[in-house]
Amino acid sequence: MSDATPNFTLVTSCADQIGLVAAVSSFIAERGGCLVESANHTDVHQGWFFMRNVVNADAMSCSIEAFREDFDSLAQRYGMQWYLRPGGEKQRVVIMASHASHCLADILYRWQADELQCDIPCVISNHENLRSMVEWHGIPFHHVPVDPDDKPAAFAAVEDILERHGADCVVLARYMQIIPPSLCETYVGRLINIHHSFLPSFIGANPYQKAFDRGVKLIGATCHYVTEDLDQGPIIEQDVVRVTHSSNKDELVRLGRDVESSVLSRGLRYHLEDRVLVRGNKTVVFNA
Ligand SMILES: Nc1nc2c(c(=O)[nH]1)N[C@@H](CN(C=O)c1ccc(C(=O)N[C@@H](CCC(=O)O)C(=O)O)cc1)CN2
Repeated sequence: MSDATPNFTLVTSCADQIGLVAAVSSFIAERGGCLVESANHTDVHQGWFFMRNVVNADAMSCSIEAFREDFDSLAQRYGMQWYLRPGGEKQRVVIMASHASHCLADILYRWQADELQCDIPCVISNHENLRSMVEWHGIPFHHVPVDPDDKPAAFAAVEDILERHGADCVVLARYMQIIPPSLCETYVGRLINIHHSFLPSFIGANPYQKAFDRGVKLIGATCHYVTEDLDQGPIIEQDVVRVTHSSNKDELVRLGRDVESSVLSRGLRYHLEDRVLVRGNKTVVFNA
């Protein structure tokens, strides 16, 4: 392997059984791979095993292609679901937003600072107000208005843009439209939303009004994969911030912006770094 070969990530999961860690780690060692990161978890209730390895391939005796081919045999022997992501491979992330700018701005800032290792081929919005911020970053901006009386037309246009830009992942950065089932299906496990509440509290629209009316002492945000069932998808990341009786609804909205932005950007980074493994409606997140 060439010295410049960046690390690769190997993610595996399967029904739990004795010897899985030994089997995967010795497979890597026998080919000269060096474990840079290694994490595993067994969900004893579901009897399911999860493992994530970051491997330095500099001293490997075989090519990545040969490694893949051989690992597939091992994976079949253990009934493993797996994928290998070569280092330096940047996912193409399309961001969708509506009127609010804070989550989009935070992602663009962290992307420009190389904190988010991805390409952003374009941004899609159903409003025009974010165009200048997006184009200042040198990113194409697509305005796709949503006519309440003809939503299928809007989402057909969205689907076409996503396809033409080869989107690997789609992020809803406070995109305030319900995504149709077909799009949820096409991008299952790679369509990420930030919901502005600490789910499962206050699902749906206007969570801050609901929180204010309830008199909560904490508000929060939840980054989750999008499914057809509104705000019910597997949770990737969450956080909260304290509020008091003196905070009116607008104060909750203001306090919420920072936690929404940080939770979405952290959740996206975990996804891009292949730290999130999904099983049913739950996730295992091997944090940095
Ligand atoms: N299929 C899914 N779509 C979306 C999800 C999801 O989990 N599954 N998450 C939302 C989340 N969301 C805010 O976080 C949200 C919830 C409800 C609505 C909504 O009722 N929108 C109206 C239109 C409102 C408007 O025009 O301003 C609607 O779509 O009829 C929006 C966002 C994002 N989508």
